[in-house]
Amino acid sequence: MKIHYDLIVIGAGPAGTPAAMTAAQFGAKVLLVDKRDAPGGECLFEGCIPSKVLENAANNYWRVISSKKFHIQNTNTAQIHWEAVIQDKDEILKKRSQGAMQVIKKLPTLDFKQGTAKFTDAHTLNIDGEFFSFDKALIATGGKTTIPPLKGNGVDKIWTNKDVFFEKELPKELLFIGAGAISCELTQMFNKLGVKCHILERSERILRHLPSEAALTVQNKMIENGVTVDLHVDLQKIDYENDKFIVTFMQEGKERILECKHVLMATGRGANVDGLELENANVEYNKGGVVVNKQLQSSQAHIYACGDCVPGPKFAHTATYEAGIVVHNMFAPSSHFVNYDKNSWVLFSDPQIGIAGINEQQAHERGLDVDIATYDYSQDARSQIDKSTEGFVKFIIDKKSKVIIGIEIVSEDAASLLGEAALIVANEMNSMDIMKAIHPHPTLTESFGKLAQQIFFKSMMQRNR
Ligand SMILES: Cc1cc2nc3c(=O)[nH]c(=O)nc-3n(C[C@H](O)[C@H](O)[C@H](O)COP(=O)(O)OP(=O)(O)OC[C@H]3O[C@@H](n4cnc5c(N)ncnc54)[C@H](O)[C@@H]3O)c2cc1C
Ligand SMILES: NC(=O)c1ccc[n+]([C@@H]2O[C@H](COP(=O)([O-])OP(=O)(O)OC[C@H]3O[C@@H](n4cnc5c(N)ncnc54)[C@H](O)[C@@H]3O)[C@@H](O)[C@H]2O)c1
Repeated sequence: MKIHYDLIVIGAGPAGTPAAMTAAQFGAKVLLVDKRDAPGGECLFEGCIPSKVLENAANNYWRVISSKKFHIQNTNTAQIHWEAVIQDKDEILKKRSQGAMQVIKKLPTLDFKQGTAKFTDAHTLNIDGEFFSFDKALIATGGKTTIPPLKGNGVDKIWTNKDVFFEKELPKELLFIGAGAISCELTQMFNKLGVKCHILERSERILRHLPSEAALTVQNKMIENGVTVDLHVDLQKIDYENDKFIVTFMQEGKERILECKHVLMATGRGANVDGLELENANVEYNKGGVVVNKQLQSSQAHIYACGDCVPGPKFAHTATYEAGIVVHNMFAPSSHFVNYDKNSWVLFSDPQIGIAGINEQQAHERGLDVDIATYDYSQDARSQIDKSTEGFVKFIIDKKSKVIIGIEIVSEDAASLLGEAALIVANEMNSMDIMKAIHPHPTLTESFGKLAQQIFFKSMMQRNR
């Protein structure tokens, strides 16, 4: 016998969980199913949250040991109790997951079930041998690490984000393969804790998806702080012998070999649709994940997909934004379409990088006619007080309409500053709109007002010429 639901959501991450909750609040009878026994997804258990808990601990440790610049003495005796930090992380994960479960339990039409779902036809799912029918379904099964095809007996033993947050002991040395978002955040974190870090990246610089000025600021800081960065690397094989990895790669036509106790692979993430048996439901998919239209409907109009299992930006908040669109399109009369041009995100590197809207690189790639205006934090009062003067705020301005279509921030505190940037971009503001706000002194947010003034006065002078 099949149990019937209005909606079945597969995957309880930042995409699936809010979608299921909102649909239940609309009055729909919903089943939320996940392989894990608790909601949260990869973001909570192996991604955003564990990485930021550990990074926060490392940053606090680093602040203490590098506080000599504020004339604080005897800072070199500080120690970090890593096992306790890992315990803190586990408690936060548990608390957040239990909190989400409590919300689920309070919603009378929402059920949670642990199990692995696969389609048997376009209206039926098999969850660990039990059958469930649905009017609508949402595939929110997230992403997975892409491991390049490599030779060697060590490939199966390398760490990914599924391993690194569970190690109770700090490694002494760590070799990162790939210098994208995951590696750059983790390298700087481990480096601050005294772990000897080495990065192997195949491109000409780290963070190749990010604008070069921002990426190179982080790359220079990394190198300055003792991380070894090898670029233009063509990885050949990874062997494991005598408790050590032996990594062979080509660089500038020469073969090089490195030995390291631990290796972490972060060479990009793909969509996870493994084992869903989408063929049985006639749902189209390819390397990028489930094929969806701008309303996030799959090739079967009643089956939607969102989050990391579809092409597009791979962030927790973007997954939740997409979930809102899906539920709206399922239960409200009008249609909503995804648009990533106002997306924002923060890389928790040192300094942090925050991007709202379209960055300079994307603007040029799209052939947009834009003006660029930059405020340098070296001249900023708050930055000088904090002795943290590297970085900048950059506005990407549509030449014709004067609307700020993108903002890049490189700063020790880009995460906090990005909220204002996201609002400016989302509301299609121009410099006059920003000047209406009286920014408090001395704070980093003054940079928005000062940059807006700079743009405004420049345009006045050009007009008066
Ligand atoms: C190390 C790391 C750090 C990150 N840091 C950030 C950050 O700081 N900020 C940010 O915005 N993003 C960050 N991300 C990205 C973020 O984690 C993802 O974008 C986000 O988790 C995507 O959400 P999702 O709901 O699509 O998928 P997921 O969170 O992956 O959830 C998918 C769920 O589906 C379940 N599932 C899969 N298949 C099945 C099945 N057949 N049956 C039942 N259940 C199934 C899985 O168990 C999982 O719980 C980070 C990622 C990593 C790896
Ligand atoms: N703060 C955040 O929001 C945050 C943090 C971490 C991850 N994420 C999300 O997770 C996604 C995945 O992160 P990621 O770091 O795995 O991927 P990524 O796409 O950001 O970077 C992968 C890097 O690996 C390199 N690479 C690929 N194959 C290689 C090879 N064979 N040898 C050497 N280098 C190789 C690529 O050139 C690239 O620089 C990000 O795109 C982002 O969406 C977000």
